[in-house]
Amino acid sequence: MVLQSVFRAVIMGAPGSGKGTVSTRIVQGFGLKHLSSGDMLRTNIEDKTDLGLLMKSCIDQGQLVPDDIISRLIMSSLRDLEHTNWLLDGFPRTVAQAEALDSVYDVDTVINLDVPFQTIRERLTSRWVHFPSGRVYNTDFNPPKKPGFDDVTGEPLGQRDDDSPETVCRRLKDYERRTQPVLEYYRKIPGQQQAMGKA
Ligand SMILES: Nc1nc2c(ncn2[C@@H]2O[C@H](COP(=O)(O)OP(=O)(O)O)[C@@H](O)[C@H]2O)c(=O)[nH]1
Ligand SMILES: Nc1ncnc2c1ncn2[C@@H]1O[C@H](COP(=O)(O)OP(=O)(O)O)[C@@H](O)[C@H]1O
Repeated sequence: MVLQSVFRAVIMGAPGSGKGTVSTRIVQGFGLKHLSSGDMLRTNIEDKTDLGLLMKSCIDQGQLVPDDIISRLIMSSLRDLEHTNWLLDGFPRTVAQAEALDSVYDVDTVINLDVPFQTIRERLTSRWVHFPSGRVYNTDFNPPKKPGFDDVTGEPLGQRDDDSPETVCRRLKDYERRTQPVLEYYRKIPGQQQAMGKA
């Protein structure tokens, strides 16, 4: 019997650095399952689940949701993917979340997208999203074929409540304070593969 090992990766970067865009390309090329914590939370909001209703104002204001809540959500999704190669996008975002992940899974590779904050601010004002699918567009970088409408379904696109300039500012501060230490955490793990990209 041949035992095949499972490949597990994490993609990190500030809000708007391109995690979702790059993940979509990676998973198509390498056959990984893409799990986005932000998409999962937004689906809960859309479906008006207890979790979604509880977390909506926190997310709209650009605050991180509590570690135990997001860790439980992600861990329960990963439990169904025991034999699947996966790429986690948006989790972990704090050292406590990284420790929770680490206590159950060995992460093979951490990809970090390093994008200047001024570039991010510009990108987020022109980000448009197809909410049901999570497909992301940009009026400059990858515009939809028909302005304002999703390429696949033809449905209207929208902008995220948390992409307003004030909220982006808060999210970037939180990123520096709470998420950048996660990069340091991974750098200290022996044997950890890291890919750092300036985008
Ligand atoms: N100019 C430019 N825009 C990009 C690039 N990658 C992503 N974007 C756009 O930047 C915005 C944020 O990207 P997204 O993948 O949603 O970032 P995330 O918040 O890190 O998941 C979207 O509007 C993307 O279309 C890039 O390499 N160059
Ligand atoms: N791992 C996480 N820990 C805490 N909050 C999270 C996490 N992932 C997503 N969120 C919440 O969902 C929001 C949107 O996340 P996401 O779609 O990943 O944003 P972005 O891609 O712009 O960084 C975050 O601002 C935060 O409120």
